[in-house]
Amino acid sequence: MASLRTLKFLRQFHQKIMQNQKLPCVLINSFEEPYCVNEDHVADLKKRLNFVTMQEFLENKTHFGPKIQAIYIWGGKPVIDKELLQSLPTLKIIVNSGAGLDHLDLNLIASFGVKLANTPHAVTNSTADMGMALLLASARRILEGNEVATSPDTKSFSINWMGQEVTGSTLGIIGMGKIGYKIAQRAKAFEMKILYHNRNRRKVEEEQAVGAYYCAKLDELLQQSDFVLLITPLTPQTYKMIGKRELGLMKPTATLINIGRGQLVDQDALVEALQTGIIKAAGLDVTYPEPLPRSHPLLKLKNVILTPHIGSATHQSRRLMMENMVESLLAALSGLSIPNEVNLK
Ligand SMILES: O=C(O)[C@H](O)CO
Repeated sequence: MASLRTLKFLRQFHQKIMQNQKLPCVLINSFEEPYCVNEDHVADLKKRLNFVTMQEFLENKTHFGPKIQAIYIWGGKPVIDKELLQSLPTLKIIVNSGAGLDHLDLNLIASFGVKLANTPHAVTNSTADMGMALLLASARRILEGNEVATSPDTKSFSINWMGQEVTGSTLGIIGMGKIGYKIAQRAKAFEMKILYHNRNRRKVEEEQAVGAYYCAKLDELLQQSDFVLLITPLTPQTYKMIGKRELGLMKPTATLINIGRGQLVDQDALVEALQTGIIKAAGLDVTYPEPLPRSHPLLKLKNVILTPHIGSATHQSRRLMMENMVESLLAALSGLSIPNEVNLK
């Protein structure tokens, strides 16, 4: 079901189309990606928008170039560069799935006078759930336990597959934005002690509501936490913010969870820390590159859980992302104020 807001946009937009008798062209990477969560939604969208895939565009740039008014980015594709922007003189808006903007050159987009919107709210709950899922799975060694329980050799079956108790342990959240805060709410229910490090301190009432303590110094959080969870945007300031020195500050019994971006961590230093017992374990939804080459040492470590960048991969989130993207796009093309517009100034 489309939200009421979406329906309102669709109605307004439909009237516009009726006046112009033309469907706006939207550039997408390909229809193989999950632009929509089901066929009905795709069919519905196709009635309102004229999707042009990257392949079609590249095969006939002179035909499609002057027609495309919007670009949908899903999973970082299509890549937005100067050449592409130069070939789309009527482009009005780029709508990006997800919250992270690290794959986009915001100054470049602004210099072409193009608007940008993303879907920061749609991914909050699903990504927070993912953080907790990796934390719990690492603490209780769920993947190894599954191997033991399903192994053809029942001799390895053991009820002494020991893990770490989550209740009462200390969680250090690096990045206390919307997702970080939702994680803190979940962690509170697990009676965890919550520390956080963020560029800006949260309001005291917000801290009190989840029982979170602000660590102005990252080192303090690293030294005290049993679980260090990364969910901060990737910027030049946060690039490889967790390196050899920071891993060395963590407890040897600590686990690193990364649901932000792979490049927040120096991956070589992480491999070494996991191999030599500097830290106990890691749960990683993000790496660099994605996917990792099959020979990468992280794939061979028993104390690592890897998932394929699926923080927002729930039916509910993906559908909401799609709806939010459509709303922003239709608003931009109708000259209305754009929900979730990214400030490019
Ligand atoms: O940026 C985000 O929100 C995710 O990484 C994409 O799903």
